[in-house]
Parts: sequence; C-alpha cells; structure tokens
Amino acid sequence: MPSLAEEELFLTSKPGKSKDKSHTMHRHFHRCFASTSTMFLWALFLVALTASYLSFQSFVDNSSKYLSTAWGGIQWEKQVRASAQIHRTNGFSVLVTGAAGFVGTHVSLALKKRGDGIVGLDNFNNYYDPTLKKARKSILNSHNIFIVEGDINDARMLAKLFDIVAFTHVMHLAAQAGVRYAMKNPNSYVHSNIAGLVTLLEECKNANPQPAIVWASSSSVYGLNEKVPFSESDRTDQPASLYAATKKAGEEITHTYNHIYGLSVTGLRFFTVYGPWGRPDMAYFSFTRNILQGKPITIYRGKNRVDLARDFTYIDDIVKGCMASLDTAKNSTGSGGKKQGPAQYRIFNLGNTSPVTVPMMVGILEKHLKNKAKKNFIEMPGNGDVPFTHANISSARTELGYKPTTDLQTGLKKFVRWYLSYSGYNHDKFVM
Ligand SMILES: O=C(O)[C@H]1O[C@H](OP(=O)(O)OP(=O)(O)OC[C@H]2O[C@@H](n3ccc(=O)[nH]c3=O)[C@H](O)[C@@H]2O)[C@H](O)[C@@H](O)[C@H]1O
Repeated sequence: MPSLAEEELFLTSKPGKSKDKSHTMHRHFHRCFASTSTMFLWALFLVALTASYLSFQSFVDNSSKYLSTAWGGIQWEKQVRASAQIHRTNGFSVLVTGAAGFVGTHVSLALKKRGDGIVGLDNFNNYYDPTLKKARKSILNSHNIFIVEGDINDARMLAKLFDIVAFTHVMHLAAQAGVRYAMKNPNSYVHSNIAGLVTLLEECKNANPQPAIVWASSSSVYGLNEKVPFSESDRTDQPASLYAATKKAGEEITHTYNHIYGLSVTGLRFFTVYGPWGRPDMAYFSFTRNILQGKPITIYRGKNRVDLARDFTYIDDIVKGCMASLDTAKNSTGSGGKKQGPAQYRIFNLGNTSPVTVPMMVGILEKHLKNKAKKNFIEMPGNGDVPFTHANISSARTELGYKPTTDLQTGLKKFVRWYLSYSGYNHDKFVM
C-alpha cells in the first residue's frame, strides 16, 4: 500500500493551487473544453490516470503479499533470542524442528522445564488437522517457547536463525510421517525427509559453532528384516515403504555430513510412538475416535490371518531417550564448513521391547472407553506395512541409560484421558 503521505500527495497534486496559477488554469480549461474532441481527450486521460492508479495499488498489494514472510523483522528476532535464552548452568540452546508435532512438543517442554533455551520451527502443514498443531503451539507459547513458522527447505530462514542464535544442538523432528500415506503423496516424503534434511544439514555444517544433531529415524528402516528383536546392526536395506526408504536415506545422508564436515549425529529409530497429543493418523488415535463415534474400524491381518504386532512406545519414554541423546552427544568437530577431526555418529533403537498385537491394542482401548469396537478384519494390503516390530534396546540402555517404563495398558489409559478431555467428552463416563 502507498503510504498516507504518498496518497495525500497523489490526491492533492491537482493543477492550480495558487491564485495566479488558478486564474491561468481557469482560462486554459475554458479553451480546452471549448471543443468536444478536447473534452473526449480529457476524459480519456482521466480514465487512464484512474486505471494506472488502481493497477499501481494492486501491484503494491501483490508485491507486499509476495514479500511478506512469516519470519524476519526486529520483533521476530527479539522473540527468537528470548526463547533461546538458557536458564541453567551448562545448558543448551536447541533448535527443535517439527516443534508443533507430537514428539516435538513433548521434547520442547521437557527441555524448557530444565532450563534449556529452545527455538521451535514448524511448517504447520495439513497432513493432519493443523488445529491440533496450533493447540500444541499455544501450550508451547504459554511456556515462553517461540515457534517459528517456516519450512526446513527454507535455507535463508535457517541461515537467519543460525545468525541470531549459536545453537548448541539441533533436535530434528520435522518429517513427513506415516507409512501408508507415502503411496498417496510420495513427493511430500522427498520434500521433507530428503530435501529438507539436506537443507538443514547444510546450514548446520556452515554454522559456527556447528551444533550437535539428534534426529528422528524410524523402526520402519528394518523393513522386511525377520530377525527379532531388531538390533541396530541388522539389515536395513529392504524397506517396505517409501517412508522407510526416505528415513533410511536420512541415515546415509547424515553419515555423509558426519564424515565430510565433522557434524556430530545421533539417529533415533522410534518404534510406533503413542500418547497424549499424539498423531490423529495413527491407528490407536483413529480407532479411539471411531469407537467413540460408533464407527467401524479396519484391522489389518498378515498372511494366514496372523495378527500384526507393534512395539508401541509411550511418549514419555521416547522423550527420556531424546534428552539422554542430547546430553551424551559430543560436540561437532567442524568449523568454517570444514571438518577438523572425526565426529560422533550414533544410531539407537528407542522401543519398548514388548510387542503387542493390533487386536490386543484394540481390546485395551475398548476397556478404557467402555465401548465395543465394530471391527472389520481384512488382509494387510500391500501398502508399505510390515507385519511386526520389536526393538532390541541394549545399545540405548548401555549408552543412554534408556529404560522404558510404561506398558501399553498404562500408556493408552493416559492417552484416552487426554483424548476425552481434548475432544470435550465426559471422563467419568469412559475411563475405567
Ligand atoms: O515406528 C515407526 O517407525 C512408525 O510408527 C508408526 O507407523 P505404524 O507402526 O504403522 O503405526 P500405525 O499407523 O499406528 O499402525 C499400527 C498398526 O495398526 C495397523 N493398522 C493401521 C491402520 C488401520 O486402519 N488398521 C490397522 O490395522 C497397522 O497395520 C499397524 O500394524 C508411525 O505412523 C510412523 O510414522 C513411523 O514412525
């Protein structure tokens, strides 16, 4: 929009302001309007003038729309700095990507609680209802955690963040999640899990000091591996979904940055994480919603009607694993974009070590919800699913002190309580 001064200038800059000039102009007008053709020319001139004013305005509007971004500016920088402030001795300043996501929200709160500085980053995409992400953001804001609205593919924005804050760590949780959605929208996985990851690593490698990176890989990298429980040294070269393939690629890509630039990297293979503020696309969440609404649920089965099973892992256990990973991460060794020595590279399973079948998980939900599910069993479609997951966590136990303590029964009870309250149901009517 033109400034007020500009508008005033435009509107008052008509000919004939002084008396002398006005007199001359008056005569001039008379002469001009004497002929019809001159009048026509004047009309044409006025129309052209109005049209060019309007098109100038729309140009200014469009330009400012195009140029306006969700980040930048003095106020924004102030908020970033304040949020990154460390409030404990030897504390961290952590950039948490995917901060308005399920795991991101919980980890951010845990970091804040112990006095670390956090800057959150999230693109608030609509893979699932962004209302839930906005609700998580409100909680984070109420704890003085600032969330930058932006995409990890935005190198300029990332460079700006690293300019403002000397992050000690990056907790990289932003990703396109979901195993089956990869068949519907494969490019979203490439965009976030490959291209976005590389953009982020480029900025981390250029940063001075380089941060240590802890990031979310996935149990899905084990793909068609049949050796149980899954150990970090097992085969991960047979992904069953594009999601798994992009997470596996992430492990290789982070290794490259570790090797060439000296970035300290810890990859965490999460096993089907669940709990309050979880993801609505996951089975336990959508089953809960359908059971309460009296809608049917579809339960997949393997060949010969074998039940599928998951090593469901409660969010609080995952948060402990993330915190321990940050605490034990060594510094990156690079500087000025160049490696100065070998850097730490680790991969850990973060699971629960006790797989539960999907029908058993549904049984627990039915009990907590005091409601029977309308179950449709179908053979597992070829959609990227794997028949079971089971974590061997001995590495994480030894090196991180990771020790999951929440079983599915207890964890789902906590989830159901949260879900009922979040969705406005009456608790007492449901949870046992
Ligand atoms: O550990 C991971 O790396 C992944 O965990 C999660 O994937 P999954 O373990 O597949 O969880 P989820 O979709 O809840 O399906 C659970 C079970 O329900 C079955 N399932 C699913 C849907 C349905 O309608 N019916 C059904 O039987 C289904 O066949 C499966 O057996 C994350 O979503 C993923 O982002 C990634 O982080």
